Amino acid sequence: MPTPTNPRPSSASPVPTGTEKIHTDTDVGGLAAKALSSRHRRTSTHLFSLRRAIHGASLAPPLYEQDENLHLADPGLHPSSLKNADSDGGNIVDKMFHNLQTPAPSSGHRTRSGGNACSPQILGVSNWNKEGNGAGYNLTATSRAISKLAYSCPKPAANSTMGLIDGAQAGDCGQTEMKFRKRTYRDELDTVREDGDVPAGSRIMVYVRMRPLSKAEKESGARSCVRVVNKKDVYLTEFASETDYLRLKRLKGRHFVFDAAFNDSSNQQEVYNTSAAELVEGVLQGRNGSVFCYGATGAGKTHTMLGTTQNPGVMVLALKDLFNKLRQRCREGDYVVRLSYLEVYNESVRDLLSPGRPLVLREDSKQGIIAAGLTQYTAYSADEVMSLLHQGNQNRTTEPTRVNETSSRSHAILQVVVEYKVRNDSHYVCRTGKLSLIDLAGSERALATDQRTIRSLEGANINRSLLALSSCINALVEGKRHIPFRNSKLTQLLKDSLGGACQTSMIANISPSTLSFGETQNTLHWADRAKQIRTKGCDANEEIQIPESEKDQAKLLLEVQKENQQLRMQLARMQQKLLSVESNAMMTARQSPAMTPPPSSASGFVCRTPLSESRTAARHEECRAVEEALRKKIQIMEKERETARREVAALEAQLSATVSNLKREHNLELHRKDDFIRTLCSLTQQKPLSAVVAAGELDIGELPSFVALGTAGTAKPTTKRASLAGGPTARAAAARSLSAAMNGGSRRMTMGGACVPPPASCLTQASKPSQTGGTKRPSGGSVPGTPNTSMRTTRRTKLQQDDLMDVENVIMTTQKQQNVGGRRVTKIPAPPPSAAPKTPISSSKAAALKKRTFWDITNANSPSAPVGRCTRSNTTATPSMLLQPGFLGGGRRRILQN
Ligand SMILES: Nc1ncnc2c1ncn2[C@@H]1O[C@H](COP(=O)(O)OP(=O)(O)OP(=O)(O)O)[C@@H](O)[C@H]1O
Repeated sequence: MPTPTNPRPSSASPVPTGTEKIHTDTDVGGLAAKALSSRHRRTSTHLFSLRRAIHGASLAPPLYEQDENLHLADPGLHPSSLKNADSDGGNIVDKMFHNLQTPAPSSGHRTRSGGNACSPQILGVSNWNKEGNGAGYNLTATSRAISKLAYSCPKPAANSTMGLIDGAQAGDCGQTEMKFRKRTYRDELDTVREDGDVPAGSRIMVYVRMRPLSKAEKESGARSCVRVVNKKDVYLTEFASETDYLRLKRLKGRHFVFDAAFNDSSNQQEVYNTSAAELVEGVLQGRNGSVFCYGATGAGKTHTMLGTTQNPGVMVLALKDLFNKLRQRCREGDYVVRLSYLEVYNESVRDLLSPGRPLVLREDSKQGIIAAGLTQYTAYSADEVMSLLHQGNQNRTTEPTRVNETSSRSHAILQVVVEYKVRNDSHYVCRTGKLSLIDLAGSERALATDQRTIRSLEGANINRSLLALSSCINALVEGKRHIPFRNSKLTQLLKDSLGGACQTSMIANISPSTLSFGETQNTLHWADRAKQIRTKGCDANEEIQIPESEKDQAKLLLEVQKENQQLRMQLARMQQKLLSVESNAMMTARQSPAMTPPPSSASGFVCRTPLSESRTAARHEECRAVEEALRKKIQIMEKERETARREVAALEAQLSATVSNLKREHNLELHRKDDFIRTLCSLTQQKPLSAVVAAGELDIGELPSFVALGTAGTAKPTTKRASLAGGPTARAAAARSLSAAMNGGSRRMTMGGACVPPPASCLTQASKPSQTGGTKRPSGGSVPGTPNTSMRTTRRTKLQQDDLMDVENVIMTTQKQQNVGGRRVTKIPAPPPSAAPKTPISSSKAAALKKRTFWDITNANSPSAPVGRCTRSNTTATPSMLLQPGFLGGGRRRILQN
């Protein structure tokens, strides 16, 4: 059987044991000594206050004394609990309780004048003192302090549940009011009244649920010390009996009034209907709601929130109710419920639906505090939600402790976000509401669980977070500007529920067992304090944005204006872009009227915004236009290429025709020249050239063309005149040509097949050149009869004579060559035997010929004859070919040298 935390006297004893012990001198001294040596300063402070209250209460201000006397009644400061505090420092529950009772410095000398100050312990002290069961200085001092307290107690504030007043107000009390005050105080000692002035909608609704005595408690002889009357009133007494109203009346001061109180026979549905059903309705109106359970370990929190399969708790009932209402009000598919479930274990946040790494809490301007990375599951039916809830509970940390077999070692928070669409008049409204269902871990004394184990560490963390919660509640009650929500993960997560725009219900779970008297009392005080917390007015979520100050409002306004301006600019840009795209598209459409519309999706329905659709269409049109233009360009280029190809082919054909014509003409010319040369050769074989010319058998007028043919490669003049008057080079060329021609020619020199009579001018060219050649072909544009005419005529005659001589020389050389033979001699048909003997050439003439020929050859600009050409000339050579520049090459030179 567990050792009772707070050893109480038997029910027969009217005097509380704790109080009795406190007033033993030895006990007080021992406590003080222990406290002074304690590590925990708060406990020391309490004890110091306690000692001062006992030893020198008169020195302290009355109101302060009154407050300190409250600690006398604090079971948390019971010697046994103080011992606990000394041993492990985990007596945070007491600190928390102290926290709730100690007024904040900012509020001045505010103190509690309510029921706690008139606890049975104190009453017991008074009675005990009156009865003379104890004596001594300390006791007298305490008694004096209490009576002083009774007389100085101010009138409670009208709207304060706990009767908080201002110290200054107390100081103003006159003697005339003393009696009234005393009476009032005594009234307050009787009952901690509920102030009905506080509007229920703007404050936290506080409910108390008492569980039945467990089997173990009954077996251990524990009895019920809590009475719930009228479903609102809670009496805390160690020896309460349902019928003992007289005692209940006597034990006033342990009376609390809440929004509702459930006795041990109340069922889950009843609790849900009273505490949470209204919140579920609020969520469906688009508001936020929170329900959380608070209480000592094993007090029945998890039973209330979760329950069992047969007896489901608030969470399950709320979710079922939520889905029922949604189904009644919305069509299928018009709502969605998102669910997240997390726990705060040892100050780390964990996802219960997807266990993994601890989550980090972040503050979002719109959503408030959120756990980053928390999984949100979407559920469409209550069954789905139930399975998720079950899954989450499987992951929740629960461990058996001495007090509770299935003790929750963490704070669990189930958040349900409901989004749904409802028809409002003529249009639909989308509403979003959030319901938070919180099962806190139980506050516990260190001895109640295991010491120095993981459980104690968990307990310390649980208590620390609950202490932070009580600090927040204190700050909220006192209307402080700064609420220390950041002190723990739990308070951060409960920020919305406690201080936000939220409807909140708190269910304080208590155990009726006398063994848990202290915890029950603490819980009741805590709950009583929490009744004063006012939340912000909870409107629908769309209208929730309430800036805290004017400065914030101005800032918000500026931000909104800035954002608005940016959006306008963005809109203008988009419109401009759209216009340009549309104009481009129109231009493209004009250019290519056969343009096909942009392709749509397979279903024929393209889910796009009008802007993006038109932009895409315009781009498509642009691409199409560019493609079309490119295609046209390519076609044009291909056509041009074809035309050019044809032109080239035509030109080629034309050129080849011209070349073939030229070749033909050239051949004809060659034949003609060959004939001429042969004729010349045959004539000169019979008689000298001069004689031939004189006889008119040879038309010397053919010579120029003949020479031109032979000297074409050196670009010599082609006319006869140019040939004759062209200077030594032209003449030498003519001579060479003639020589070559003579080598191959055997026919009579005729033109056109007929024998051409030699012109008289040719004969007279030597004797009278000025009369023939000068008149027939005037040279150089000179005018006859001028002073230079005779000189010119003389020179021309001289030139003609030279030409004639050249021809003769060539003929002779050719003949000689034929006689000598040589490797490269072109075979010319031998002259007939009747050929006339050659005219002998004088030695001077021969020397001149040789010299001139040599001079001619060495000064000729002719390129050297190609080797291949020499070879060819052996087979296909014609006389005219011999006249080709460089044809004779070194051979001719050799001949001449010989
Ligand atoms: N109203 C009730 N009716 C019947 N049994 C109850 C009731 N409340 C609690 N119990 C029982 O009391 C025991 C402890 O309850 P529970 O686990 O809910 O306590 P707790 O406050 O959640 O404890 P802890 O903080 O350690 O988790 C359980 O066995 C539970 O069945």
